[in-house]
Amino acid sequence: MDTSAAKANLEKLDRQVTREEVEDAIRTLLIWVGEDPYREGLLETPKRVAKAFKEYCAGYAMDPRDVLYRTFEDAVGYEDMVVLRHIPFESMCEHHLAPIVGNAHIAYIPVGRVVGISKLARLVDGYARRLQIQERLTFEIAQAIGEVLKPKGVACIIEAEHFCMKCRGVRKNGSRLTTSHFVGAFSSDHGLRQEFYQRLRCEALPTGAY
Ligand SMILES: Nc1nc2c(ncn2[C@@H]2O[C@H](COP(=O)(O)OP(=O)(O)OP(=O)(O)O)[C@@H](O)[C@H]2O)c(=O)[nH]1
Ligand SMILES: [Zn+2]
Repeated sequence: MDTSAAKANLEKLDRQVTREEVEDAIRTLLIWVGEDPYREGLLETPKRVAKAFKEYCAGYAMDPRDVLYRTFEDAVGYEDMVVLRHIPFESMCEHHLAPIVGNAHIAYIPVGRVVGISKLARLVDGYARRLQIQERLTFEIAQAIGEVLKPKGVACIIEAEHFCMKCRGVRKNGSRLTTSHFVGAFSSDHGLRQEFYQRLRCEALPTGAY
């Protein structure tokens, strides 16, 4: 794309898009797939879809990291791993606008303060409710915890099903993508990663608990 075209696109992005324009675009899409947007069952559809997309993409209206600033220092002395498993999320693939549905697993090793566990789940939602690829989602979650809480280490693993692979294209129903990102001690210490994996499988008690 040449510079003037790129600039024109940026200017378009800059102005406020109206709800009416979005609904018109959805009517165009309905015609494109062979539908009549003015038949009774579809009359309200553009409005519903516009509202639904605001919900799918609610993460753009916030800085997901904000939830991590409310911390507790009562846990001073707790220096072990904190693991929150199976945080379900729904996101949307930036290539096809198709759902990505899965679970995130997070661990961190606090230094001096801990965060309420619901905030970890809110953090996941804040980044998931944007157009994503799974690798970036995984990276953003782990980096945010690292930046705000400044713990000894952070680990984030995501397993998810991509509807762009399940319902279209290659149509591989049941395939799941696993991604991971490690920060601090988790990236340098193989033993810590092993312990995290063990806790995810629930096969063993935490190291030192015997
Ligand atoms: N790495 C990665 N790839 C993704 C993710 N979500 C979707 N994709 C892939 O993005 C690729 C886009 O490929 P393209 O060839 O540009 O698009 P396409 O013609 O629709 O590809 P097909 O899905 O193979 O039909 C596909 O291979 C998708 O499977 C993701 O989160 N991470
Ligand atoms: Zn996709």
